[in-house]
Amino acid sequence: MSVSVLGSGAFGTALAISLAGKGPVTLWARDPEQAQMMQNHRVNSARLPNAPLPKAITVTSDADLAAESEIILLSVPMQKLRSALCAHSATLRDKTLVACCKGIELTSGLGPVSVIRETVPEARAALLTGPSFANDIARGLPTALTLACADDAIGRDLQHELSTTNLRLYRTADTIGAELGGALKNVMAIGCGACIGEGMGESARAALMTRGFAEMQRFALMRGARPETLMGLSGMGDLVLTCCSELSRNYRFGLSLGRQDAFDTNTTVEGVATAKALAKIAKAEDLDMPISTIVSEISTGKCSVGEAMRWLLNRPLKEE
Ligand SMILES: NC(=O)C1=CN([C@@H]2O[C@H](COP(=O)(O)OP(=O)(O)OC[C@H]3O[C@@H](n4cnc5c(N)ncnc54)[C@H](O)[C@@H]3O)[C@@H](O)[C@H]2O)C=CC1
Ligand SMILES: O=C(CO)COP(=O)(O)O
Repeated sequence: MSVSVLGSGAFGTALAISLAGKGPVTLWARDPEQAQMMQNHRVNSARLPNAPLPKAITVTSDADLAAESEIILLSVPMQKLRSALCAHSATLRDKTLVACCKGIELTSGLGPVSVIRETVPEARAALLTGPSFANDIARGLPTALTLACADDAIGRDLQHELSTTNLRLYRTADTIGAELGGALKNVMAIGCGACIGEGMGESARAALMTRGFAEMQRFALMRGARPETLMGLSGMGDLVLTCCSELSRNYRFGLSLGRQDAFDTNTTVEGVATAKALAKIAKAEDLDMPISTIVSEISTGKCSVGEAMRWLLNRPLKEE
């Protein structure tokens, strides 16, 4: 089956590079000038400068050309997914759409699969998520990801079509668990970065990761996820990677908050909007989501990292 990638950021470009080992891939960039530069110079100098584009990749800004493929990977930031889909909904209607973004939409509280279902209901919706840095994938390093699709037959086809020599895909039908694991781990990574940046130490980070995971499970199970999905690549796997590596933008953003350093506002940090969405849902539904709520506060400058950590430590003692 033919594959296109809609969105030519770091992740979309890395996926295109890996998939190009199996056949032609169309990489769509919305900016015609950027598309032309990438097509001519065979590199995405803005987002993935050290990874040459194989010949099998065609970069284009022509959305109709990209929409000729049967499988379309959607690799835009979560808060841009709806507008990107709406802009091309007519051509995407009979396609298999695989969201590659991690987050919860601020306006609706929905994850990427639900946003696909709302905006292009006729399409087949799936999700690709799990622990993976774009640079690692582009370099051909081994990576295991979760392919989530409610329809088992479509999920099996996608698992085969999108697995490559360095991308090993595991399959699940639990789209809710997979999308929430990927969304919430970014929030916990901001918290862990802030904790390390503030000088609170590794033990405090382990506590935040563990209590953060409890929060991820509580929220996801409440939304109908399966517990085993949270224990897998898209939950625990991605939590570990993102909370412990300075390659993560969410973690680095947290570090900058803790150290009171400047941070480049052009960087995609999905956890900020997701923390806000979670804090809103927690308040409206009276849910106990202390880490997500406090990460929302520190990310938006409403409280300092020191105050946040003191608030977390001074909460009433409870059973694990
Ligand atoms: N970079 C990574 O290592 C990984 C990223 N992801 C996820 O992939 C998603 C995208 O992240 P990155 O590629 O890293 O971000 P990025 O910041 O490198 O690129 C985002 C791209 O989306 C494009 N874009 C924004 N709005 C658009 C719109 N309305 N229509 C079309 N294109 C639009 C931008 O021009 C840019 O090329 C995020 O949800 C992220 O969590 C997932 C796994 C790994
Ligand atoms: O999702 C990722 C790793 O799995 C990438 O993390 P960042 O978006 O924090 O860089």
